[in-house]
Amino acid sequence: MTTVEDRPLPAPEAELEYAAALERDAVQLRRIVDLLQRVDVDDPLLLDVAEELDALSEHLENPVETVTETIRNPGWRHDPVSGVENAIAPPIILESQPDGSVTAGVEFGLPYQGPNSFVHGGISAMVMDHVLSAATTPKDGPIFTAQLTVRYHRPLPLFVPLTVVARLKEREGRKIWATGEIVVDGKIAVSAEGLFIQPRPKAAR
Ligand SMILES: CCCCCCCCCCCCCCCC(=O)SCCNC(=O)CCNC(=O)[C@H](O)C(C)(C)COP(=O)(O)OP(=O)(O)OC[C@H]1O[C@@H](n2cnc3c(N)ncnc32)[C@H](O)[C@@H]1OP(=O)(O)O
Repeated sequence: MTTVEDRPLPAPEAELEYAAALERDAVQLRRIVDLLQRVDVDDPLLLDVAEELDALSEHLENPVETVTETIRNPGWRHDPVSGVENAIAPPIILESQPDGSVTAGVEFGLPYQGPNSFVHGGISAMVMDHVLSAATTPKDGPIFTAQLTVRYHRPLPLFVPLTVVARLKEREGRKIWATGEIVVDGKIAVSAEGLFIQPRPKAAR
């Protein structure tokens, strides 16, 4: 399988510039996704937009060798929740707090709607999974979600700033439990508990 890492790397200064450009590209893509939720379905412009998007995709596909099945070391700029270079990420920006907890601020728009005017429950679960695992992630390797229990206390509104908080609860060998909440207007809308496991080393499996 070919990966992004098999391509030659740009010079370090160019790499920074490309990373900034990729971040801006992701912002514009998110904007397009948002606008496509709002446009009138019978707007004739939609046909032109399809042509233009098609041309853009062609433009991107041509110079890129058809390689990218996986990204071996994606780093957090690529991930689907907080990845600023990944247009499908909201993105939510994580912050470590001095007490060891992890917090994040986020505001969801129309692309994340489930029930009318509220955030899709699967999106809330995704956010909880991510922020809880960030609160547990040991520095010495990957961690996998083994169990995630999500409780929906009240609907999570769109277009409102939300606060996400997560903290480590308990650790027993390779097993780590974490809890967290999504809070809106000072009230808990979603709470979650997760069990995260550091996988056995390959040789021991
Ligand atoms: C500001 C900060 C910036 C930080 C910087 C950003 C960081 C941003 C982080 C985001 C990070 C992305 C977070 C994505 C997180 C995913 O999305 S992970 C993907 C979803 N999860 C999976 O695919 C996991 C699939 N399952 C597996 O791979 C394996 O089952 C596991 C979970 C690795 C465990 O396998 P294993 O190591 O072989 O486990 P095993 O030795 O059999 O069991 C160990 C123990 O765990 C228990 N156990 C195992 N599985 C389970 C289970 N499912 N339920 C309950 N107990 C279990 C066993 O009973 C055993 O218990 P004990 O007998 O020791 O008491």
